[in-house]
Amino acid sequence: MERKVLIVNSGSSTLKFKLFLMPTEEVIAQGMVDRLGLDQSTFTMTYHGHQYQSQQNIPTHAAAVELLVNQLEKQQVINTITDLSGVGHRVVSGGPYFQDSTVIEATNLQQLDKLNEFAPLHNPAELKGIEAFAQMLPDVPQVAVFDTTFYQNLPRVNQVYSIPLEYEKKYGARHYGAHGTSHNYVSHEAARFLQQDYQKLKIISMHIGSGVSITAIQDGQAIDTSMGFTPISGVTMSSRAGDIDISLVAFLMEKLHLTNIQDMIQILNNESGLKGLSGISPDMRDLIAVKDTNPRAKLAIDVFINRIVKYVGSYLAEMNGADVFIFTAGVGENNAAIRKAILQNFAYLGVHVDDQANEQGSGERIITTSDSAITALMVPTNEELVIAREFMRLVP
Ligand SMILES: Nc1ncnc2c1ncn2[C@@H]1O[C@H](COP(=O)(O)OP(=O)(O)O)[C@@H](O)[C@H]1O
Ligand SMILES: CC(=O)OP(=O)(O)O
Ligand SMILES: [Mg+2]
Repeated sequence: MERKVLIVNSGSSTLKFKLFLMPTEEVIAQGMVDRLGLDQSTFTMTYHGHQYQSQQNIPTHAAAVELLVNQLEKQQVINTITDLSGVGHRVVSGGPYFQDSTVIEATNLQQLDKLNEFAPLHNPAELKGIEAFAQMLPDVPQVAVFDTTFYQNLPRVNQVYSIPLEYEKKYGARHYGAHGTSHNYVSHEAARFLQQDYQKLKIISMHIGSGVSITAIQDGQAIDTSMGFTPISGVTMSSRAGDIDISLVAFLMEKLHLTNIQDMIQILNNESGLKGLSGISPDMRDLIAVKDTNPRAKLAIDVFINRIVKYVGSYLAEMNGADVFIFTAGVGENNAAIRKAILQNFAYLGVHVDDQANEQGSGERIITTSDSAITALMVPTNEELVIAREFMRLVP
């Protein structure tokens, strides 16, 4: 029986969606709300060869979900919301409670509700989306697919922080990672594209969007990743600080007269990264537009690239080399100059960019020369497809 399954992927600056006809995996409609929470948010949807676009302020993920449902009905992609046979949700953190994707029921909704601290920019919005659909479609199955699932089997040394070990068992204080659904998809896709055995490849996957994370994959397993207990850690992101000296937290709280630690975390999550460094915008496109005349925009981009290079370097050390580099997500898929700036740092290892393929090619492709010591690819991510497949596995 054919089923219409809607997949909702809430990112920190976007809400992406795909409406699939399953099991054929035909995409009936797809689109996104871009610049969510910024001025001039856009809603774009392509369906049956048409494109619909509108521009308005879309301040929250809840407003984005409402707009999505309204437009699916209004543009007659579906007759009514009850045409849907299921909804699949991306949820960033499963924390200590969810090791694998799950059908959402009242009991696990309660557990999901306890995970906001594990991904403060994502889980609360994703939960709102789940609740909105549960209200609209109380009898339709909903599934949650967690970014953290891909990291369940990190080597023990990379699961723990160097803090009293008992905090892990007592409080779930450990390394969870994020973007796992994306890294899982693009790494398998790269192995398929290269006709290589996934189990035998050493892969460094760079998901460079609003959130940015680097993942090392060896023997068919994620072995390390730059996001940590929450998606705040690792490299510089749109509005997240990435790794910092934690003594700065106490120091700055005193200087800023903050008494509530959540206010400091808010600064590190929402006011830092590209936004904080540039003083202009968290959106990479806005910075690229002014980088030649604005030194702060240039500094922000230079730091952004530098932190990615450092993580890639550490994973090269950890795996004793790599066979494949992957670029994906908003910046990784769309910006050849940033890909090149990253890759040039590995020229000493024999990595050579193929400028023509990098700059002019389209879609999934190799962007290094045939004699490059490491093969770099651009692979468009497709978290929604993974989630749709997980829906079918859990609700056959
Ligand atoms: N052509 C482009 N050049 C540079 N950056 C881009 C381009 N297109 C999109 N981006 C950036 O990608 C980021 C959004 O990434 P994306 O993966 O779509 O979002 P999210 O992290 O919300 O899932 C934004 O910072 C945006 O500026
Ligand atoms: C975890 C994360 O940062 O996700 P996104 O890049 O989609 O905001
Ligand atoms: Mg994303």
